[in-house]
Amino acid sequence: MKRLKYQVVVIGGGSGGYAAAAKLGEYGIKTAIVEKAEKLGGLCILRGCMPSKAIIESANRMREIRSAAEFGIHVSGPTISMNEVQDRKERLIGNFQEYREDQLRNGKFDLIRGQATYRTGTVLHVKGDEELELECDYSIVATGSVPSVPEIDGLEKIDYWLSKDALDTRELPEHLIVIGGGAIGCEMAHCFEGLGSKVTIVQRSGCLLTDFDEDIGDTITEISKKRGIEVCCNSKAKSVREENGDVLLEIEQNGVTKEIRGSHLLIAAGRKPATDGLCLANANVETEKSRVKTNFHMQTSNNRIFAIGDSSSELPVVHEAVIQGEAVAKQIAIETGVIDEEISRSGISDFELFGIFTHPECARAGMRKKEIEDKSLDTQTAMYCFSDHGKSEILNETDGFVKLIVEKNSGRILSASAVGPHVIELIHEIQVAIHGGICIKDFAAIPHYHPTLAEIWTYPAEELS
Ligand SMILES: Cc1cc2nc3c(=O)[nH]c(=O)nc-3n(C[C@H](O)[C@H](O)[C@H](O)COP(=O)(O)OP(=O)(O)OC[C@H]3O[C@@H](n4cnc5c(N)ncnc54)[C@H](O)[C@@H]3O)c2cc1C
Ligand SMILES: NC(=O)c1ccc[n+]([C@@H]2O[C@H](COP(=O)([O-])OP(=O)(O)OC[C@H]3O[C@@H](n4cnc5c(N)ncnc54)[C@H](O)[C@@H]3O)[C@@H](O)[C@H]2O)c1
Repeated sequence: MKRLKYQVVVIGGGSGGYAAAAKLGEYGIKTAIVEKAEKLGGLCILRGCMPSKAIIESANRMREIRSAAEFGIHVSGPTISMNEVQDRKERLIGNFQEYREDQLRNGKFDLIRGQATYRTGTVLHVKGDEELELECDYSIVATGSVPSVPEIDGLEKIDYWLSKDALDTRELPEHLIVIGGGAIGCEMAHCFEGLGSKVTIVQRSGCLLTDFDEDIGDTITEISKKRGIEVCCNSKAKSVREENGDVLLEIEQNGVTKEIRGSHLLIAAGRKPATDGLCLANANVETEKSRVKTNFHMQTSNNRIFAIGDSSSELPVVHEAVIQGEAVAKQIAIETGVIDEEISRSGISDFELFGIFTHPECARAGMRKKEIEDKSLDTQTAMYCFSDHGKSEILNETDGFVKLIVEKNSGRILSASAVGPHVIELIHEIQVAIHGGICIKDFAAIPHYHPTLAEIWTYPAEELS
């Protein structure tokens, strides 16, 4: 069997793996990426962020056309062609994928196609067109995640969708039942509601989007209901069966059993790190519920092996995977003496950024509520509703609010969260302020143009300064 030697082997050529290998290549460190998928590009481009946002954009346009009468424009019967929605999505994804494929094939690193498995901490076996053994000083696990499918009686006997199927459909479901009210569940529910489907969300918790503060979760739950989405919280899916082409889902809601009939079922009950089959134990790498355990420097229990992105991250989103990939590359460059710097890494968790592309959107930046509580910080909070905001009224987008939390004496901005129009764009203003260490008084003094959505931040900021 051919044996090749590298300084670093990166397992997985998605957003995180590519970012790490590209940086390692720039540093002149001999690196290989091993990628097992037939199609190059990773989750974000092929089955995640980009296809979902392309289709969500069609849903948003449909929603705008439906509400055109509010603006004095009368449109009769807009119709939707799912074939054309999909053709547009595939055109876009094709371009992104081609670009990434070129970056992977022509980067300053080797691309090896095949499935990697650890033999030891420094030897990997690759099963592809040819079998290889790779010897390496360091390796990076960047293998991403896979859907987690809950145990529901009868599920294995019916055709159900995972997010990739929902993103590829050329048929508009008449009634889509979504199990899970997290990131994927909410985005897909709002997307299909916008496109014209009836939608029901079955969510285990008391509100949707539990990764946000409760006030955001409660508000998006209310808005979803107002939009006509049926939301069943505190609900456990018990069994499912097919009848005359319909899906019949039995749920238990607050101790009461009820049945929901729909045309399609989407499982969006979370994702789990893709670490099965890597044989991490052979490399003395510890995992917890398939997540690779890492320290603050993304180092695993074997200090020559790192893990980044969805395989290890608490916040499985793209920018985290990229930041982590680049940070690990830099750390290896320092450890191998390629660059002469102290190893340091600012607390990425202090600057968390998360956005959900529902309609309206949800976003947060800065510390989570739990982190603020754990640090026993003395805080002050102020919020402002879009219903009292001129530009929102002009846009006819008055649902939701923005909220700022600051430290009492210093005025340090700790966190911002929002649900409302274009808040994923708007949250970046606070992200910049947090990163730049701008205190609330200085932030409130920054002129904002009128009338804009962005000026909504000035109201809670003034109250807190
Ligand atoms: C529907 C959906 C929508 C999303 N929307 C957003 C969004 O709007 N914004 C956002 O920030 N995030 C979003 N995400 C999350 C985002 O896509 C992921 O966090 C990100 O793509 C993870 O990147 P990664 O590099 O960790 O993993 P991936 O991109 O999954 O890459 C892992 C790669 O490793 C390869 N691999 C796995 N095992 C092996 C092995 N043993 N040998 C060789 N290769 C292997 C896989 O084939 C894969 O190509 C979304 C996710 C989904 C599912
Ligand atoms: N805009 C974005 O950044 C974006 C968009 C989509 C996905 N993602 C990423 O993808 C990951 C996976 O998304 P997801 O929505 O699958 O997971 P999630 O963890 O965000 O949400 C899953 C939800 O399903 C619920 N659930 C689990 N089992 C259930 C059951 N049996 N019955 C009813 N409800 C159940 C959970 O309570 C949870 O609220 C997210 O962590 C996120 O980081 C990000």
